[in-house]
Amino acid sequence: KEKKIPPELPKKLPKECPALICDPVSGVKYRRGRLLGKGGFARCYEVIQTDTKRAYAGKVVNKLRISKPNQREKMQREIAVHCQLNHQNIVAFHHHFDDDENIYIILELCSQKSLAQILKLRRTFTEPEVRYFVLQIVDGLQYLHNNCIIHRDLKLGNMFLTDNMEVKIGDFGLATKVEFEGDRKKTMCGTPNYIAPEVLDKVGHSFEADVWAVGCILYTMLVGRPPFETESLKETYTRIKRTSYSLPSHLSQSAKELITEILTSKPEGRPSLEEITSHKFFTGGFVPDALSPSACYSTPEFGLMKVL
Ligand SMILES: CC[C@@H]1C(=O)N(C)c2cnc(-c3ccc[nH]3)nc2N1C1CCCC1
Repeated sequence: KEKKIPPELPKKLPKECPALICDPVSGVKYRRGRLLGKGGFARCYEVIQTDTKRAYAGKVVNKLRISKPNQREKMQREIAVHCQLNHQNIVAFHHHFDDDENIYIILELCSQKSLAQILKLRRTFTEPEVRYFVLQIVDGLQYLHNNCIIHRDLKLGNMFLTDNMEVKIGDFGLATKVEFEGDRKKTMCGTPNYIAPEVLDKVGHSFEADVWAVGCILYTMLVGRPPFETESLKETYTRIKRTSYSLPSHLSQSAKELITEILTSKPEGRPSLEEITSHKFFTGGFVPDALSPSACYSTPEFGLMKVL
């Protein structure tokens, strides 16, 4: 029996998906708009549903790019987890389908992009803005944890912002479902940005790994850089295991306290999400109930709003 020769990978993968994307099953059509960027194996576009005229963010993955079984399983897991979610601080999952060439995931369009891009423009956020953003992130995360889902890759680049500055947690590529009480995950394929000590030590991790990431997000928003960033990944991992990071003196006392409580190496020593939102950092300071899109570019003057 002659050896099956794998199909020759075409020298060049077709760059673009069709200008008109059709779901062969439902018949729903989307017009491909501007390229939003690349995310993992996906090329992402703004897409317009032809019948409703509604705009979405479409992730298009060429099937030849995820030829290995574990890549395909990862994609399937991302879809399986994300498609069941429904919360105002979780990116809405609109539709998914595939044709001969591609897999298509149609998601909520977040036209202010992500908190990572905004922080780059702003360098740091004010404490009221951090309270405003982090309370929404914790709301969305509480929903995930209540549904036994660990996100495992919480970072500013996965915190998407709609045009009215609402935060939506996205990218469930590393997410996993906790199957039973005490289920501790031992492995993870992919390296999260804000990786917790217990994940590095492979001693089993669970929801507390997401809480660690919230602490890193809080620090990064206030300080303007991640707590354990160094020039080498190895050095960064050493610092994470030792929880060695600096707390700039300009931070408020309550901010320093909360960061210190969260960035503790023992998972069981970290506060719950409930304890985080009832910490003095949140209860003892002004929380705007809305934020102007101008905050994407310049520091807001809350003083006036408080008076108004
Ligand atoms: C579609 C992938 C990803 C994403 O998951 N969402 C929800 C998203 C929403 N709006 C946007 C968006 C609207 C306007 C600019 N970007 N982008 C999103 N992204 C970006 C695209 C490129 C890398 C990650």
